[in-house]
Amino acid sequence: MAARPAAVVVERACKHYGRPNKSDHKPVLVHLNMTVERGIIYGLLGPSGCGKTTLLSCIVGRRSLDSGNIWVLGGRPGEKGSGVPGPRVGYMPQDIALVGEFTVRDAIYYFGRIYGMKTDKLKERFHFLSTLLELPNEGRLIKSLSGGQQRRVSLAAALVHEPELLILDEPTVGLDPVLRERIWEFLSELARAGTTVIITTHYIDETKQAHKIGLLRDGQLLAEDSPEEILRKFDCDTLEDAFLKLALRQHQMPRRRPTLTASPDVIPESMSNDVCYQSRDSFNIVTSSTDSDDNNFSNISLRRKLDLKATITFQVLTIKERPKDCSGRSKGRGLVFSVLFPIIQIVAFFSAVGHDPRDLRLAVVNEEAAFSPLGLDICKNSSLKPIVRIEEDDTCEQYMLSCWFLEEMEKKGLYQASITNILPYNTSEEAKSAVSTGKLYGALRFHRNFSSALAERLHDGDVPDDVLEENHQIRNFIKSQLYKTYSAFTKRSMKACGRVEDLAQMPVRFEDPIYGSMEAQMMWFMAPGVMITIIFFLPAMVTSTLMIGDRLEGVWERSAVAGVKPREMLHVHIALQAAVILLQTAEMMALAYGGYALPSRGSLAACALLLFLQGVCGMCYGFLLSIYCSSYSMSFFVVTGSFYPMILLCGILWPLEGMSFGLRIIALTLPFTIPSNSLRDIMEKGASISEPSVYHGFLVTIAWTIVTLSLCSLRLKFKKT
Ligand SMILES: Nc1ncnc2c1ncn2[C@@H]1O[C@H](COP(=O)(O)OP(=O)(O)OP(=O)(O)O)[C@@H](O)[C@H]1O
Repeated sequence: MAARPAAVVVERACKHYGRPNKSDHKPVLVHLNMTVERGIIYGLLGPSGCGKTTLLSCIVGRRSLDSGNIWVLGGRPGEKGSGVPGPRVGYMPQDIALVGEFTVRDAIYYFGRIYGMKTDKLKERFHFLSTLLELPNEGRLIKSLSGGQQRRVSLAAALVHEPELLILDEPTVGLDPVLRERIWEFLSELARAGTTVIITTHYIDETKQAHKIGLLRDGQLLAEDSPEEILRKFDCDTLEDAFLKLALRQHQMPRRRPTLTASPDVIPESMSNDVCYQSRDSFNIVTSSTDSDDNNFSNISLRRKLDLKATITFQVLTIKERPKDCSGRSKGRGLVFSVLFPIIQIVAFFSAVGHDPRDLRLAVVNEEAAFSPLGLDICKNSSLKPIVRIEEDDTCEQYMLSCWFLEEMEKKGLYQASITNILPYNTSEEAKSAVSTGKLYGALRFHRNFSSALAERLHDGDVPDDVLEENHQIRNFIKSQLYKTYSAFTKRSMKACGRVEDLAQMPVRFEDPIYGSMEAQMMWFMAPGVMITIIFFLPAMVTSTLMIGDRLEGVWERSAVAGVKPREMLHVHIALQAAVILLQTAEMMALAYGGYALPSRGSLAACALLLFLQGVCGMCYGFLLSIYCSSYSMSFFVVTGSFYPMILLCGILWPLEGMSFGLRIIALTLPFTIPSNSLRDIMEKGASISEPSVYHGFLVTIAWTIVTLSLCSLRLKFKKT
């Protein structure tokens, strides 16, 4: 082969996966040397797991070597101005790495647009590649195609912009022989026109058409030459036999040094096969032959501007369509989810929380009435007068006060709304047994001497004793209702007796509250915290799942090789998610303040701003999870695992004052504990943003946003790809 300038040079490349000194630490590339001349097809062969994909991802700049050097088109991948990753390379990864919700046309246009191609040119290339690769109908969704069809679309996406260097990781898997042949012919044509092609394949035979092949095994290049030369040197009829011979030789002589020729020479003893020596700066690779040409390539517009349209289309689609269901169908359910979930959650909260219990059933054991001449019916007697005042000696005769007590219950609405059934029982044992079997919520017992005892104690007795039931909230509720009833009842009986009404009342008076209302409901107390947790966790969940999905499907990776910077993707994602959060904030505000008349004495704009910022903070938390979690399940566990402690500690279920000092400090550092209080202060006290209790909430939200974003940047910066 006539000497040609090199398109790719790999020198003593070493790469390990896993952490040093740990059991998962293993070498994948070991002192690997490789030279790919320009305008040739280079077939990279090797068994599964030998390191082909790793080598290719280092060549396209998505992974870095532990030691050694790589030059691609005269520059180092990833270096500014090298064009790699970027438009100079066309990369077809082993995974399909296309957005399943894109049509065939969208998928190819997406990459064309990233490369900054004009629509006319894109159209022309699309039709050309459709015919060449027998692409399915342009309107079909990627996710509905067969594996082989998806592979062809993926190949078309790598070819669309006519790159200088094509890197194809198993492009012909699953394709029929005729099509495979046609693809090889096309690649040969490209090579004749000056394109360099590196291709991996499991079909060793088809690499006969390559100009040069590299046989890779256990991270070492065993041989690198033209197919004919390899057959001749190893005296074999097929490449498979040659490969077998080489593999055996490597097995017998483990300390052989990978070579640039088909005749391996012996590696020095000092260079162990599994310990890569550092050589990062020790090479002055012969790039002179490539340099002259590189100047031409550097003139190619490497100043590619982010094609916002392509990236926005991609992001809109993923936000709109994901998550998919098991069958892969989605029909915009991602957006429906984002829009409907806040509504469902707010409606669920306001409909379910804070209302008085209803339909409670109570047993009444009225021994006082039972022993009267009329029995239990005495309370229904309209002529019954429980208190008769005797003017002469200014005393009162009291009789059947239990009937009045029950009447007061009715008046208070307790009987009507909350306690729909007061069931008479003859004995307290029967009543207790009904309560303990769960038929009733409680039992009221009036002693036989209820009226006289009450009179003796100046209407200050244990009026309803033996209130039994199981549920703490309901017990408290019934208790408070009975206290209210008792208060009304004593007032009535004191009045009937000509006494001062308040005489039997508790000597403590609750004035109107300084802020809020006397009837402040549990719902109003909880609402700020609930709204904040909804707006925080929704974007956290959506962002983490979308990001992890894109990453696992390889679309980001492929877009990155095409030159889209993760930062650019992030910016577009942030902008679109922010729009969704804005919509969710508006929905929640309209429902809570409009629909459910949640009171707010302060500025609604401040409430909305705090909610919006919390949503943004939740989105950043989602980023953090997507970066640190390697799978959906892990991010799901972290989201739900952090959700409950945050909810429990943030003071919406139980006041912080009830927690120990240490726990309270922890609670205060959480992202929505202080902001929940701020929102409540705006609502209840009408506090303005200039007051510490309010702006502290804003500061905590902003601080959390900055911290999570910084952690994301740090991880992205130092993550070894
Ligand atoms: N991210 C990773 N972390 C740890 N090990 C990895 C990682 N990626 C690949 N490996 C391991 O490195 C080795 C080489 O993997 P690589 O994907 O490069 O092989 P390959 O030759 O492309 O295989 P195939 O032909 O099956 O695609 C394999 O043993 C693989 O399990």
